[in-house]
Amino acid sequence: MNITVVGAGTIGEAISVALKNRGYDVTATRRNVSKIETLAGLGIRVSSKSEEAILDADVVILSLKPYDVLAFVKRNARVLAERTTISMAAALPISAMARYTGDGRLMRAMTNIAARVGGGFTVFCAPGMQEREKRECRKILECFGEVMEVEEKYMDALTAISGSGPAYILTVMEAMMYAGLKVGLPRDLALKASYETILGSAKLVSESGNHPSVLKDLVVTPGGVTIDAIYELEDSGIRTAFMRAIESATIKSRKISEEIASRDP
Ligand SMILES: NC(=O)C1=CN([C@@H]2O[C@H](COP(=O)(O)OP(=O)(O)OC[C@H]3O[C@@H](n4cnc5c(N)ncnc54)[C@H](OP(=O)(O)O)[C@@H]3O)[C@@H](O)[C@H]2O)C=CC1
Ligand SMILES: O=C(O)[C@@H]1CCC=N1
Repeated sequence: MNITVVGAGTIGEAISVALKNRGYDVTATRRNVSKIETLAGLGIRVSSKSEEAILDADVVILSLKPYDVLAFVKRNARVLAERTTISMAAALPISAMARYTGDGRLMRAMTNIAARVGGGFTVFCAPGMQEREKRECRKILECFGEVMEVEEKYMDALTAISGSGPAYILTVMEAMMYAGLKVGLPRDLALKASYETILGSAKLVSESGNHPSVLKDLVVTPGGVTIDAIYELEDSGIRTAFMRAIESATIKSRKISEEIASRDP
């Protein structure tokens, strides 16, 4: 199966590599092709001619900025209407693209940067697509990690939690690492202790099926060390900071969505 990834920037490059690693025939495009020359060494075809590169594709993945995806869909509506098309863009509703192509072969997906190492979480919706074609797309998305079908009304909130999420967790990781430096740990040890702990905590939730608050409670020894840290975190308003952050990103996604829907590229 030939897959063309249009807009091989940060996420497009990551998913091109993930797809190639799973044996798909991949073409990656962007205008400044010199920036993706290393992909050629991995056996990925690179091109600056996106319009031509989609002609040979069975599946087209659009990883341009949201408004650019819509403009690309409009310019190439006839070709895309005859191919499976997966938009990876935040905030771009299926209905906006379907104005030009119809929704029969259209999927909207949201992944995250962990797709680069097969550890992504990808959600998708494709209300007009046949089940068989949806299964093919699901297999493609599984190259990036875990996959779930969701209703489109949840996409903005999921973009804010799992699409943007690595940025929050990596901020937490960085903060823990710097805290390690403050209390006298060597840099490498502070980083390893931080990321192994985040990795292990996620694994604990995933494998035990327990709620995070139950597991957290197990760590807090009465009169021990952890409770002093928890006291400081609660005092700093860490939970409301996360809630405000994710709500704010959700609102931003909805706002972009409304703006896009009201414009004709
Ligand atoms: N970054 C992330 O973690 C995630 C991003 N997304 C979504 O992915 C999309 C891309 O985001 P991101 O990768 O961060 O952004 P980037 O800016 O890194 O990537 C966009 C790429 O599109 C290329 N491009 C622009 N116009 C064209 C064109 N006409 N034809 C071909 N290529 C073009 C640009 O390269 P050039 O200028 O050389 O053409 C650029 O590299 C967005 O819609 C975003 O919402 C989704 C999930 C996670
Ligand atoms: O910041 C953004 O808009 C994109 C969507 C999710 C992650 N990055």
